[in-house]
Amino acid sequence: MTIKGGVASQDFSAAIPAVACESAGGVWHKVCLTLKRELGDASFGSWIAPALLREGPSGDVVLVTPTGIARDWIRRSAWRRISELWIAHDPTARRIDLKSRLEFEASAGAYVDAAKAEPIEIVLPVSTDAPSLAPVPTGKPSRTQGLQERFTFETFVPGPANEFAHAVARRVASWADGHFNPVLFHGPYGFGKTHLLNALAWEAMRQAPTKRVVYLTAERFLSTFVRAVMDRQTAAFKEELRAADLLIIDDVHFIAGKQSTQEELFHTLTALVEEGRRVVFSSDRPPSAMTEMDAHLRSHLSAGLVCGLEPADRSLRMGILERKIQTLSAAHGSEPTMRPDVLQFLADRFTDSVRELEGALNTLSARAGEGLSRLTLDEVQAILRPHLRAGEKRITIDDIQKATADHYGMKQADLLSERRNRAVARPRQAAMWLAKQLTTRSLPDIGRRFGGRDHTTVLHAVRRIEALRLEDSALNHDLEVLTRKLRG
Ligand SMILES: Nc1ncnc2c1ncn2[C@@H]1O[C@H](COP(=O)(O)OP(=O)(O)OP(=O)(O)O)[C@@H](O)[C@H]1O
Repeated sequence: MTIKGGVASQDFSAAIPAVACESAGGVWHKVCLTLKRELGDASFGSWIAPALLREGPSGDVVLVTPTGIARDWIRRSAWRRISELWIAHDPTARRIDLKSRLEFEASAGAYVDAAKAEPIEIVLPVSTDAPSLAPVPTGKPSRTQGLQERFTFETFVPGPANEFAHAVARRVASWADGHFNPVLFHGPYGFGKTHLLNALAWEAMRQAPTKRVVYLTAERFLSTFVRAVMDRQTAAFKEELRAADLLIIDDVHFIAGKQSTQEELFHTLTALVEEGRRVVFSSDRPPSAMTEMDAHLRSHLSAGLVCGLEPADRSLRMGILERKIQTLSAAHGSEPTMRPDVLQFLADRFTDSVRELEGALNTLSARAGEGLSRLTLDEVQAILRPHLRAGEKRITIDDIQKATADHYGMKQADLLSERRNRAVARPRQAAMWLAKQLTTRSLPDIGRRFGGRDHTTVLHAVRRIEALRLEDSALNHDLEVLTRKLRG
């Protein structure tokens, strides 16, 4: 079981007082494990898994169901049990409420930009059932299929940095001739690849509701494949994928170096392309730079169209800010503007990724609510100061790995390796903890940069270090020294 999104990432929304994202996600994780066992896969998958957990400014939590029918089912059949389990697992005794999406949207003004917050996504634990990628037979997929409703072409702001990629994505989504197949979008973290792929999937389904569109992250491809091998269900796995009219795989670089998964993807890709079905990938670098990727697969990834997204330039950052302010103001009923000097400050200061820019805006919105448009530059800087201090030196995960390896007299590669002995594992956990504290990277991002580890591993490391440093003064000292060194 994994928890994705706002949980425990050190994004800016995590700075709102009394919002203990990590802990809310952790509690929900535990509740779901028990519920799934008690309700069974079918009921759990139909009613509980598609619901999202959202967090309010004072730490209250709402379980939001996609429909009123789902809300009523949960209220009737599972709510008492959910409440019991929540109380049993939540040490801070936060209040949990249940709402349908429409109800929630009507009252979401008080929330930490809840409509924009990264959802907490529960991916179910490995089950003994036949593996299923649950391709989209027709129409709209459910949340569990990994698509995010807010990532559409309507909410995607085009600019010089992504214009070509945007045009290509629209063309693929219109099922126009498949001359370039596969299409691979690449670009740095946090500049809209997942957004673009989601938008493409939604639009392709809207334009051709009877076609099968399958969207999945490379991580999910890998885990489903591994499960299929364990369960001797690889034929079913292949069949499901090869029945797709459009297969979309996000973050394909993730499987680099994973031999059997690469082979499987290679066969899937060639089979689909031969049959004239469309395949789309995203990755954090062009195929030529995927040095650990199998050469065959790499060459097939480049065989169609390789299309880069650049980091957003200033005008695009301004455009994105304006669009997001409009959405926020619609939720708050406030003026859809901010002062020009504030906009300029945000666009100039938060350049590392659009995710970071959004995080800063979400923090301001959560603090100011309908007063967002009236915030002065001084007020904005005061609200964002804690993050600015950490961000000023732009500490990267690479910096953290180098400093940690140096401090403990080891190689950076050791931190990324599979080695599990304590002499390596503890510094690795410390480095993950530092990455969480000193960067705005999400847990999956951190995991990816530590040798492609799962974000639950990072979460475990962060919790372990939090607990250990209370009793281990040498470790605590190491962390302080490293923090000072990295902050400069
Ligand atoms: N051009 C854009 N218009 C509107 N929103 C954008 C744009 N580019 C990025 N964003 C927003 O920035 C956030 C990060 O984007 P996204 O998750 O798509 O990045 P990514 O490139 O896939 O990063 P990663 O590789 O880390 O997953 C999202 O909330 C997305 O909506």
